[in-house]
Order: sequence, then C-alpha cells, then structure tokens
Amino acid sequence: MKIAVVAMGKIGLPLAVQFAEKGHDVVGVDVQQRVVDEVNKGNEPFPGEAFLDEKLKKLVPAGKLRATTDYADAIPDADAVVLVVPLFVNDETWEPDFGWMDDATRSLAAHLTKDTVISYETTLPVGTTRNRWKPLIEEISGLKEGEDFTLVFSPERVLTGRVFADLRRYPKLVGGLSAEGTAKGIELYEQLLDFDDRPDLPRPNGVWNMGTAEAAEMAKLAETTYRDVNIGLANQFGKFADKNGIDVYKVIDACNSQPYSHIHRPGIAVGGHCIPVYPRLYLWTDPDASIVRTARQANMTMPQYCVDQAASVLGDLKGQKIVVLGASYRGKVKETAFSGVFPTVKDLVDAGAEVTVHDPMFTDAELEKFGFTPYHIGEAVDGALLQADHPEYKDLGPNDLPGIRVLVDGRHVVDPANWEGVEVIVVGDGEAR
Ligand SMILES: NC(=O)c1ccc[n+]([C@@H]2O[C@H](COP(=O)([O-])OP(=O)(O)OC[C@H]3O[C@@H](n4cnc5c(N)ncnc54)[C@H](O)[C@@H]3O)[C@@H](O)[C@H]2O)c1
Ligand SMILES: CC(=O)N[C@H]1[C@@H](OP(=O)(O)OP(=O)(O)OC[C@H]2O[C@@H](n3ccc(=O)[nH]c3=O)[C@H](O)[C@@H]2O)O[C@H](CO)[C@@H](O)[C@@H]1O
Repeated sequence: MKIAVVAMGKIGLPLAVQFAEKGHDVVGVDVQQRVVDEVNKGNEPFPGEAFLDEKLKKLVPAGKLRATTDYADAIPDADAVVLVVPLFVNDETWEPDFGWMDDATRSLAAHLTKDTVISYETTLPVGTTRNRWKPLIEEISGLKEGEDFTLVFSPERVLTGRVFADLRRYPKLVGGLSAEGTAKGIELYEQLLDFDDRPDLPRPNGVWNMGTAEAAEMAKLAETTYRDVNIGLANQFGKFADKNGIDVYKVIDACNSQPYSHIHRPGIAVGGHCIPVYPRLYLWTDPDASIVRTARQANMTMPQYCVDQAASVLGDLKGQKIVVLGASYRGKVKETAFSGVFPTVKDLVDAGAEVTVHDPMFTDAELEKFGFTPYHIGEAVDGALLQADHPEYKDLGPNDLPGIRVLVDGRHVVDPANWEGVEVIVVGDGEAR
C-alpha cells in the first residue's frame, strides 16, 4: 500500500517507520524542512526514541520511507493518510486551538484523490472527526465521505520513548462515520500493525471496533481523564491525611492490595502533554462534568500546597534560597510540557524566595532559556522542593545541599533516614503542619 503520514513528530515519525517495516511504501509530510532533510538522510531529527535511528538507517536507503514538505507529492493516489499533527489547548481559556490541524487538513484535502482512507490519530474532542474534518475535507476536495473517501478516528495511546513496544502492546481503537467506514479503518490497521499476545485483555489484542469515531475519540479522553481524576483523589486523600496524622501511602498501598482499587499517588504537580491537557478537551464537549473540573483544579493547587509546606518550616520565604529539583514533568524524561516546575517557581517567586532550578537532564543554557537560574549541587540553600522523580535525586543528602533545613519531597522518592537534621515533608505523610 501507499501510505502518507502527516507530521514527522515524536509520534508521526515512529508510526511511519512502523508502517514501512510492515512492507508499505511510506511518505512522511512535515512543514519543517530540517526534519524532512534529516529523515531523508536516515537520521533521527530528535533524540530519545528507542530503535528509531537504527530503523531509519535501514528503511530510508532501502527506499521504503522518505519525507517531503510537499502535500502534492505525498497525498494523491495514497491508499491511506494517517494524520498526527498536534492540537493545542489554550492555557487560560482551556479551549482547543485547531490552527495547525486545520492547516494540515486543508492541505491534504486540496490534494486528495478517490478511494483514500484518512485516519486522524491526534487526540480530539468528541465529535471533531464528524463535525469538523468531514465538512472541511468535503468542501475543499469536492469528494464525498463514504462514497469517494473514508474518514476514521484512531487515537494514539503510545508513550514517546517506547513507541514501538507500545504499538504492539496496546489495542488499536478504530471508529468511523459508518459501519462500512469503521470496517475499512480496521482493515487498514490490521495491515499496518503487529500485536503481542495479551491473555490479560477481555478480548484479543489487535484492532478493536469502537463502532463510531465518537466512541474512539472519547476512549482516549476518558483514559487520560481517569488518570487526572484519580491523581486528584489521591491528592485530596493526601491533604486529609496530613491534617489527621495518617500516612496516606500506607492507606493507598492497603487499598490497592485488593483487585478493585487502583488509587494513584499524590504529588506536587500533574504535568506532561497529555494528562493535564485532555481533561480540558473533555470538558469542552461535556462542560457539566464537575468531577473532572474539580479534579483538574485540585491538581493545579498542589504546587502552592507544597510551597506552603516549605513555609511551614522556613517561615516567611522572602529572601530565602530555594531550589526546585527537576524541571521535567516527571522523572527520566527530558520534557517540560505543562511541568510542575513552572507553577512551583512562580509560587515561590511570588512569595519572595530566591529561586533556582536543577535538573540532571538539562544544561544551564537550557534552563536559562526558560528564565530559570540554574542550581549546581553543592551550592548553599535554605530549602528544596523535589518536583521530578529523577533517579539521581534518590541518593542526595544534606551534604549535597549545604544549609538545607527543609526538603519537600513532592514525589515521595527520598529516604528521610539519609536526611538527618533536615525536615523532610512528603505530601500525605501525615505530619500535621
Ligand atoms: N507526545 C506524546 O507522548 C503523545 C502520546 C500519545 C498521543 N500523542 C498525540 O500525538 C500528537 C502529536 O504529538 P507529537 O509529540 O508527535 O508532536 P511533535 O510536536 O513532536 O510533532 C509535531 C509535528 O507536526 C508538524 N506539523 C505542524 N504543522 C504541520 C502541518 N500543517 N503539516 C505537516 N506537519 C505539520 C511539526 O513540524 C512537527 O514536526 C499530539 O497532539 C497527541 O494528540 C502524543
Ligand atoms: C501511565 C500512563 O497512563 N501514561 C500515559 C501518559 O504518560 P505521561 O508521560 O504523561 O506520564 P504519567 O501519566 O505517568 O504522569 C503524568 C503526570 O502525573 C504525575 N503523576 C503520575 C502518577 C501518579 O500516581 N501521580 C502523579 O502525580 C506525574 O508525575 C506526571 O507529572 O500520557 C501519555 C499521553 O497520552 C500516554 O500515552 C501514556 O500512556
């Protein structure tokens, strides 16, 4: 088959590679010339995706995969187009910003020919495939969905860094605008993917028929919103435990010792591209979902809660030297999308503290680009807030942060026994302050 993949980003490029490995002729489209040039040289344009570089180095010289900035080169006569251009959410209004996706959709529609299956994989608000993409593509192409082309939605659920493994492990959810459309989408993905045997799943691993595009759209929003709401609940329990002298981690471990409880962990912030973002997309189409809104808002109060915990030991934070450990939104990733570092630094600065930021995965210059003052292990501080659970932070001790009086461990990773003479505060550890 001839397949076009629109967007050669952290998700689109590994997808293109996967499809080419299955023996299809794949063309990737991206608006960035640099990305296209790197792919065509067989080089990975961004680091961090396991096996990507070595796979590119085989597939590109073999002529199975190439990239272009020109939609006219990639779209006409494609059997399938898979689109994974990002959608953004306005941080203030929580409204989706379709700008990049609209541009990409217009460009592909302008070159669409008959009998193509188009699959959107970008996470979308429920109804977008039917109510936004179908009329836009029909208007520009002059072709009719269901007669001349097929439109489906299939959410991408993989995690960057381990895309190839996740593609085999997770069922591929597909829903179209009609039963026939869904069937064509299923047939497509059965030819693009391989799956591991998963006896733990309620039905066989592979391509799952979601019935409609709306159900497939909602599934991705629901699984990520579930995580946000679950963490919100854990944070609520953590705050209650703090007030009542209870160790919430003992409580959560006890609850989760039977099979019907999966309570997540409280912490300083919920960051990343997905978990803090998709509940907002969900709320856009279901604004009455008060449980989702409350959890999202509760999670957003956690950085201030942790700053207050530091102040409970240090007193007025004005002029106090505080380091935030971890710029990434979680450990082991070099990624700051919606990271808790931003609200934590802001709340500390608002309290008058002298704030520095440390992260073993970022250079000083990279931290400075975000407007942070870099911290170097060994420099004197009054307090620290551990924001990302990088493994390096497990073995730190008071000698590494001379003068430290309080450590707010926002991820429950350090061993307080290593911190003699320092007040170690963990969200939900039951120490009333
Ligand atoms: N990153 C993740 O962990 C992850 C996980 C699951 C699902 N997703 C989904 O994948 C989407 C894409 O994420 P990503 O991490 O690959 O993004 P990314 O930022 O890595 O890449 C986006 C790419 O889109 C390209 N682009 C922008 N406008 C374009 C256009 N008009 N035509 C062609 N290309 C265009 C950009 O140049 C860039 O290369 C997300 O919005 C999300 O819905 C992401
Ligand atoms: C495990 C999981 O579902 N990961 C999904 C998540 O990965 P993603 O990389 O976003 O990571 P996580 O869902 O694990 O974490 C998101 C944020 O929540 C925080 N956190 C996490 C767990 C917890 O118990 N308490 C807590 O506070 C983390 O520190 C982090 O800041 O979004 C991606 C994009 O949709 C999906 O592809 C991944 O499948």
